[in-house]
Amino acid sequence: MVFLCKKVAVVGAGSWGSVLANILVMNGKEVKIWSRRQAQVDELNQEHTNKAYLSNVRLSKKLIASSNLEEVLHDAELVLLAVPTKAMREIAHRVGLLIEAMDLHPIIVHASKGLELDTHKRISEIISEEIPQEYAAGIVALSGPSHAEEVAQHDLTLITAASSNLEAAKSVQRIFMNSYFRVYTNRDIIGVELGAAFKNIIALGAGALNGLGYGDDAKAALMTRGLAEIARLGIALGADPLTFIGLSGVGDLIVTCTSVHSRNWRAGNQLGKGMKVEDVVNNMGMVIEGLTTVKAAYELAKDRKIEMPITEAIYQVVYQGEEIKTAIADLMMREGKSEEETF
Ligand SMILES: NC(=O)c1ccc[n+]([C@@H]2O[C@H](COP(=O)([O-])OP(=O)(O)OC[C@H]3O[C@@H](n4cnc5c(N)ncnc54)[C@H](O)[C@@H]3O)[C@@H](O)[C@H]2O)c1
Ligand SMILES: O=P(O)(O)OC[C@H](O)CO
Repeated sequence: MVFLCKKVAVVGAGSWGSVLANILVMNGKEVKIWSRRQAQVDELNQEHTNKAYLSNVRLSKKLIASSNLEEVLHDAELVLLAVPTKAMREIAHRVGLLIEAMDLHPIIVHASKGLELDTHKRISEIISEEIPQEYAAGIVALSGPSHAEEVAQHDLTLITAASSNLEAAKSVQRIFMNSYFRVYTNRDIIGVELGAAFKNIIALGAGALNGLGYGDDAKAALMTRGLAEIARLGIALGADPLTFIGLSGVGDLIVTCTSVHSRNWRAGNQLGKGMKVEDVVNNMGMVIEGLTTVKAAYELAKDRKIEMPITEAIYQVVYQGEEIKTAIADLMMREGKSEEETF
């Protein structure tokens, strides 16, 4: 049975949370959005903009913002979590306590892309540990090639609603779909979340190649071998190999490695031009998920004895201060391999 909902709570008012909230308003939902910062709430309610995250975008007047999480969650039938991975556990915990106290029974959806640093857990695993257990199996991950800047302009976007609970995924598909935002379902939430998290690492590399002046051959090679190693670790962690040729796999890898909108690509580009990691982070003012996910992926790969040379090289650059040119030279001069032994 497909669930129809009217009231939506969006938790996280960065670029992605704001644009997804706006889609749902356009789709006829009553949407409230939570931000921890009152100045941002006031801007959203009075100016209908969110300039720090989305320049030149006007959001719907019907989108209501609040810094009171309880008020935002009131009567919510769908809760969308769209905060950076590092904030997810704390936010999910607060949401979990409130939905239990308020006796709510919403579909829980998240739109974030990363792995938790210390535990290496996926986003839906983090959330399921922090909310009442009756919701855990129905968590939906919304993921795929999608930049807030383009979706805000109603550019055509196709993404995936992934959940081990197919009915929950179908409900999310129906709630979000419109003429410019097409949603597929997928039961392989493991593969979808891992593809989403790992592509950010490869995008850092693609940006770095650009910053150093390398061309299209290098970019294509990085994306191809990057996909191979992403899939290798993903399969070891329980993903369906076919998921990596879907929207959340190669689709998101392509857009993040080629779009000037990508924060991960832009961060890599700045690193390639010689900027220091701390300066890149300070300059961006928005989340660069790949910088933390690369550490989690590197540690997972070591633990599982999975070969991930590109991830390892980017880890060495970001966390060990290795020169990017040295890392590239080392990658190029690894012993010769057979492409047939990728998996
Ligand atoms: N921007 C996109 O186009 C896009 C597209 C798809 C997925 N995503 C994913 O969505 C997630 C959110 O990204 P974004 O682009 O909206 O980020 P952003 O940097 O634009 O905004 C992050 C928001 O989270 C808030 N925040 C940060 N730390 C917080 C904390 N500790 N507690 C509460 N709130 C906190 C910030 O104030 C801000 O409102 C990321 O995982 C990202 O990979 C982004
Ligand atoms: O701007 P990025 O690099 O965080 O990427 C945003 C989305 O994940 C692209 O699909």
